Amino acid sequence: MKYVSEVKAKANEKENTAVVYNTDDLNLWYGDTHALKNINFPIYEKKVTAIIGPSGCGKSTFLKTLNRMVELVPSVKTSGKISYRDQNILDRSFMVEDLRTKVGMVFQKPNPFPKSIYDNVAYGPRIHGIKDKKTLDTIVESSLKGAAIWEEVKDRLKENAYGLSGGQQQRLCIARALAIEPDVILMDEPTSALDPKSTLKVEELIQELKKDFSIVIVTHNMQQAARISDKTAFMLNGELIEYDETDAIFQNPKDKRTEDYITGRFG
Ligand SMILES: Nc1ncnc2c1ncn2[C@@H]1O[C@H](COP(=O)(O)OP(=O)(O)OP(=O)(O)O)[C@@H](O)[C@H]1O
Repeated sequence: MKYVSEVKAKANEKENTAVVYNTDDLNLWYGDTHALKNINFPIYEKKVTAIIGPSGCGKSTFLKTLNRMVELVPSVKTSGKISYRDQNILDRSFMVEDLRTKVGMVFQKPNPFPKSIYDNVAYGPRIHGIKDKKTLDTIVESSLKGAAIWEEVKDRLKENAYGLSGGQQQRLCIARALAIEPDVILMDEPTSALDPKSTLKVEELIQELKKDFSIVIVTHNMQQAARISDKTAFMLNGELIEYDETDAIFQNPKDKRTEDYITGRFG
């Protein structure tokens, strides 16, 4: 028996080291501003990866390159590679639509659509061609359950999402991201506009979600990164200074600049 459990543990270990994204000498410029400089690090499957660093260091830019949203800025130029599941997403021939069904995004400020709670969650599946009412009902219920908000909204699904509290709106936005059954969820400071109670709920939710999804989270809150992430990347002035297990970054940083940042000496 012991042997079996050891083999299983090894298999899990192997599974958990699958790489979803890999960046290879990634550079990005906004006009003359060199915002990302030779970034190299992997994003692992079913782990929470936190991106930390002072304001303007390139955290959001990095996150937005992972779903190619950054291209919406006309002056952007990139070099290097970002592999998503072994396909270079910066390659001209790569269809960005392929990423839209695989990568969900949650923003700093909850941004529900001015529609009912139900229609917010059903929006993505409808765009992807699902019309059957029963199928949509099932997706809406399971997504709201997945985002730990079902009990609070199940009797008011037809009400406008703007009637929800900020914390509820953010969980609704997470449900909206889950409804497309993504592979990865990108979160850009998802709790910075929330009160401590709602923050805690979203943090607990992230811990649940990582059983099924790979999560990348940008956060200014170092305690949050330490609490909820498995891996941490510390950026400064567009460079990746250190990337490691979260415990190693916070307890035994190798670079003096990481130590100075996490101990609050700057930033
Ligand atoms: N649309 C843009 N056009 C030009 N420069 C930009 C644009 N967006 C970001 N930058 C610049 O790129 C650099 C990185 O910005 P980014 O927003 O990625 O940093 P950040 O670490 O996410 O900051 P914050 O924590 O304040 O959100 C900064 O110098 C910023 O001024």
